[in-house]
Amino acid sequence: MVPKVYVTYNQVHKLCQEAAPRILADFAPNLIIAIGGGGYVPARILRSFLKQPGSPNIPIQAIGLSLYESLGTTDETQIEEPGTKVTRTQWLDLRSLEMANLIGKNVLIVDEVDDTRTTLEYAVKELEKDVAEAAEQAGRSGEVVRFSVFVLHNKDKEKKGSLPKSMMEERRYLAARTTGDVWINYPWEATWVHLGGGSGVRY
Ligand SMILES: O=P(O)(O)OC[C@H]1O[C@H](OP(=O)(O)OP(=O)(O)O)[C@H](O)[C@@H]1O
Ligand SMILES: Nc1nc2[nH]cnc2c(=O)[nH]1
Repeated sequence: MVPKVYVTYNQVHKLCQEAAPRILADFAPNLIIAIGGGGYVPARILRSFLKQPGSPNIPIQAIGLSLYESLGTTDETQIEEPGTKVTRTQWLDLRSLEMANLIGKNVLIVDEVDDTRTTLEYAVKELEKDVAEAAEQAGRSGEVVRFSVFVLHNKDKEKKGSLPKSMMEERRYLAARTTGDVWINYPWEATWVHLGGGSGVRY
């Protein structure tokens, strides 16, 4: 049985805060791509910590990828099982004008957890392929997009997927925490929270 651990919103906030200076200094992202659904909240929190006075917020785009499925137990904190293939539920149009502006720039991919690495491998490979095509179409095939990755948690286990050697060598991969092979319950997955209670004005 895989041990379960619980992470709070406050812990997620602190992990983003802690990682932000390194992300700014080493990755200097021009765009954040959040892998949904788990990457949405960390990406949004991180954006506030990456905001520099006098500069606009770093835009966030989203891609939807799904690998894990619920086992359908009645347990309130279900452990999910990996499927065999990554399903694209949302993708980016890299031929669009704004995306063409990214050629030669830095893109930070954000997800909450790197487990078997299947999802991240898929995201990086497919994005690199699309970007190379877009650059070629724009007559700028010599230029690349520098991808980096941020996750809240990386599980220290044998990985099924892999990331580009250059990304690892150039340290363009950052995990706020490395864990054992545990099942992490994120606060946005909780369905047993008690709403209401307390006193006074509620928003
Ligand atoms: O390293 P891996 O083994 O690929 O697992 C990590 C992925 O699994 C989860 O996504 P999931 O497929 O559950 O989709 P969700 O984020 O929409 O829940 C998580 O959000 C990561 O994207
Ligand atoms: N919530 C959650 N999703 C995952 N997807 C792959 N591993 C995990 C995990 O530990 N927790």
